[in-house]
Amino acid sequence: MRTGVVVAGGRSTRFGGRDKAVADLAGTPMIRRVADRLDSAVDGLVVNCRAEQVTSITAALDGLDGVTFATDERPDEGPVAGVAAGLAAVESEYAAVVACDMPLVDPAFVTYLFERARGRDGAVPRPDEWLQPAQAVYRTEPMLAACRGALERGERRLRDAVAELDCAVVQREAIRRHGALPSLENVNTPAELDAVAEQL
Ligand SMILES: Nc1nc2c(ncn2[C@@H]2O[C@H](COP(=O)(O)OP(=O)(O)OP(=O)(O)O)[C@@H](O)[C@H]2O)c(=O)[nH]1
Ligand SMILES: [Mg+2]
Repeated sequence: MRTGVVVAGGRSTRFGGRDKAVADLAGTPMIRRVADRLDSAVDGLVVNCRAEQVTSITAALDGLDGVTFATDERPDEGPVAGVAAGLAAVESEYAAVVACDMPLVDPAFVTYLFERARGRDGAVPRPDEWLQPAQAVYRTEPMLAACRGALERGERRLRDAVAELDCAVVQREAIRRHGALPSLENVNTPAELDAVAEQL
């Protein structure tokens, strides 16, 4: 069994403060595009967000079956806390974590990440000099423990949590071979949302 975790608990400050998760992208809320694409690669979805986002995100995901919410115990603890909350609600051995602001996420690439993760703690793309841990597959238990450890140490970046794990690193060449560089694009600003709309 495979689970998808969509992380959406951020404040969208670079987007101007309105929740980018439910921002309209060519007629469809961005998180709906992410959920629909990811859903085709997994057996069930967990959405992590703040409690006050549940109503608007539920509306955005209307009609999509098998969605569970895992809300932040405390808001604004960063993406590591969001991933931890999401993974705590996952029942499968492996889960794909995808940020809500990656509307071009490619389900075939997610499936490839599940394959690369087999027997390891995960598979994380590295499109440039940095890992992209916000679109990756993790073994649920070790990543959850790594997130909790990072939080205890006051580390707020996902790559701090990932550093503890034995993950396959999917290099740029392999990402390109799968035609998946657009999959990793993330939307931080309204201009980036417009740029993504051009690629749909
Ligand atoms: N649960 C939770 N998720 C977060 C938090 N901060 C960021 N995220 C999520 O992590 C992913 C990447 O974060 P960013 O691109 O920085 O998004 P953001 O924090 O909403 O946007 P900015 O405020 O502009 O940094 C997104 O899916 C966010 O929803 C947080 O404090 N809690
Ligand atoms: Mg942020």
